[in-house]
Amino acid sequence: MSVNLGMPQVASGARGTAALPARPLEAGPGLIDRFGRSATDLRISLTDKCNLRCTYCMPAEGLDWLNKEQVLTDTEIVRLVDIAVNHLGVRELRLTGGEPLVRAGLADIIAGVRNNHPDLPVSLTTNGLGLDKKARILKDAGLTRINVSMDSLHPETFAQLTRRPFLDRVLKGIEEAHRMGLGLIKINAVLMRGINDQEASGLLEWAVSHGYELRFIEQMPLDADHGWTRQNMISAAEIHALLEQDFVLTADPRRRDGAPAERWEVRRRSAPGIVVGTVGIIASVTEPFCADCRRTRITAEGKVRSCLFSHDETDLRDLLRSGAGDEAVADRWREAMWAKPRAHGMDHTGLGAEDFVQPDRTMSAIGG
Ligand SMILES: Nc1nc2c(ncn2[C@@H]2O[C@H](COP(=O)(O)OP(=O)(O)OP(=O)(O)O)[C@@H](O)[C@H]2O)c(=O)[nH]1
Ligand SMILES: C[S@@+](CC[C@H](N)C(=O)[O-])C[C@H]1O[C@@H](n2cnc3c(N)ncnc32)[C@H](O)[C@@H]1O
Ligand code: SF4
Ligand code: SF4
Repeated sequence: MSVNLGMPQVASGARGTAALPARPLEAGPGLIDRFGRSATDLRISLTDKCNLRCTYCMPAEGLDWLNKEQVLTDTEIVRLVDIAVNHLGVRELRLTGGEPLVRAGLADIIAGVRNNHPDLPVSLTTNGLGLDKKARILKDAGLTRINVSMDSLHPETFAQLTRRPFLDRVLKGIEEAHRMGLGLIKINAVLMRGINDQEASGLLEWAVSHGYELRFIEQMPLDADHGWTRQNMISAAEIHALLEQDFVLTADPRRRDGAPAERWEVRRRSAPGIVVGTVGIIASVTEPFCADCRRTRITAEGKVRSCLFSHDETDLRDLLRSGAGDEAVADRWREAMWAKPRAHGMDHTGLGAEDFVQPDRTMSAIGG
């Protein structure tokens, strides 16, 4: 591409989108932004509702849920995926939330997408509640793989973190998804100081012995209670040190390809000759990966968010409902992504920097 998609020649405030130049035609049909990144990975939130109340994500009392009319219908979601794949170069779909398993039409959405796009990787990020009953139907509908969030193997700690006593149900869900062959199952865990940080090794031992890929996530400032501090967050370096007590980690030679997780091969200290699995560390705070970001997000009510930390959103739902054609919807989506901030919703990285402003929405309402 000949257009200069390097630094924008405009004043750019801390939020990074002031006085944007128009998107040049030479940018082509894809979801290109001002910094030359191309979003090929679509994440759609199916609902803002959830049956857990993880302390780093939701307030104890829940949120003011969207009403049914505000949320995209199954048909609208399937159409948006079509537009993304056919017009905008999207190559992967992630369904998330809130908790996507609470959406009644989940299997129909997956089947609708699969019918139109037989080869599109379609994955789900879920808390696993109810997965024991739904794994088969989701697999049959065409789901490719699944990530399950689970921060502790101790029932009391799990209940403290999620404010619900449902660990056994989550474990059942993971087992069933595994039995159904829902791809390589990845387990997401956020470590919280003084709560589950001493479980790092135990979680990894459990994951490698079951054949799951565990990823530790640095906590980000996206909680409803605004309780995040940089000092209190467990960093990737700390996670490494905790794991190195029992395991030897060596860099995974596979290409990262824009993935948030940096992967490591795992060997037990007691048998250092044998690779027993892989662990990922998602260091959004201390080792940001924004320069290679390939994501575009749609919220449950149909707004494009170009960055997890964006302060601007672009509505597609009303355009869809006004009878607009696919190309008009695609055009609005392209414009929204052209304005994508460089990093962390700003013109520089820095979760916890003085000029960082936490988005109004929580992680659950954005679609994590
Ligand atoms: N900074 C940042 N973090 C993200 C973004 N997307 C996801 N994350 C973090 O990465 C975690 C894991 O996301 P998942 O939905 O499990 O999937 P993934 O790691 O992106 O993708 P796969 O490895 O392909 O399954 C989330 O819980 C977030 O904490 C993003 O766009 N920006
Ligand atoms: C918002 S949830 C939505 C999907 C599903 N409910 C789940 O928990 O997997 C997606 C992911 O975001 C992560 N998450 C939520 N709040 C976070 C935060 N403040 N920092 C880092 N990750 C967070 C969760 O651990 C989960 O893996
Ligand atoms: S992280 Fe997922 S499961 Fe936990 S409260 Fe947020 S949306 Fe619900
Ligand atoms: S913070 Fe924004 S730019 Fe950085 S990786 Fe996440 S979505 Fe992409």
